[in-house]
Amino acid sequence: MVRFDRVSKRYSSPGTQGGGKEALSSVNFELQRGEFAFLTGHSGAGKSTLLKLMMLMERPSRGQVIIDGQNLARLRPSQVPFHRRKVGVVFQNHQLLFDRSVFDNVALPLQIAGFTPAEAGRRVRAALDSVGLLGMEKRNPIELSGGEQQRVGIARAVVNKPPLLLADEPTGNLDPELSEEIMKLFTRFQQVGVTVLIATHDIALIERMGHRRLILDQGSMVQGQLQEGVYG
Ligand SMILES: Nc1ncnc2c1ncn2[C@@H]1O[C@H](COP(=O)(O)OP(=O)(O)OP(=O)(O)O)[C@@H](O)[C@H]1O
Repeated sequence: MVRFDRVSKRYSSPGTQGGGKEALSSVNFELQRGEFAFLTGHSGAGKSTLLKLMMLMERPSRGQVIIDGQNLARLRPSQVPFHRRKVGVVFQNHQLLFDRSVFDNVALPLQIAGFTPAEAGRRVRAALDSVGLLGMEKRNPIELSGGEQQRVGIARAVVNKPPLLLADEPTGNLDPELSEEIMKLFTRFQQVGVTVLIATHDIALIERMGHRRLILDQGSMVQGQLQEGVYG
């Protein structure tokens, strides 16, 4: 489902010829369809950069990112929105709009994709149901607890039924009990075939969950890396 083939990323910073140091250095890994993996590493190791390359929020300096058989470097601009619909994204601060209802927050990606109101309504209710928030459509996210807000963020990420779900520190602001609940939700999506990749610092949680672990250290993948030459 996901393949990184010798991917490096160097951000261009003003004043430094050729840019600063590499945020990612020759990263090679694969995630099979339906796999669940954690991505860890120290602050600044390159976790967010790796996720951003999959969402096309950044482009690699070298190497190739292939998602669902598609080399992202070869996507035409008109195909980019279609790619983004395949990748659900959950952020730590969930980025909800507090001047809109729960329904409107979850419906946002569907409006962008041009669904009819009836189909959008059906999908929003299904997404809210999948995170245990059916019946909360009319509430404002500000009235909800931190855990519930994060569930709204997850409902929004899955409303397009993406085959790939990425999360960047999704439990960063939650206590251990709520974190575990959120992780169980991710597991349920995996059980229906979604590929899940979660960047987190929460080592205790990772150890309890026991999924595959990819580890970045200063931009290099020190666990989970496929060896050079595997791709021929
Ligand atoms: N837009 C940017 N411009 C320049 N440098 C950047 C940019 N984004 C990230 N970096 C640098 O790239 C490196 C990797 O950053 P990244 O945010 O991917 O790490 P991270 O592992 O997600 O860290 P954290 O756990 O703190 O979120 C860091 O050295 C960071 O300073």
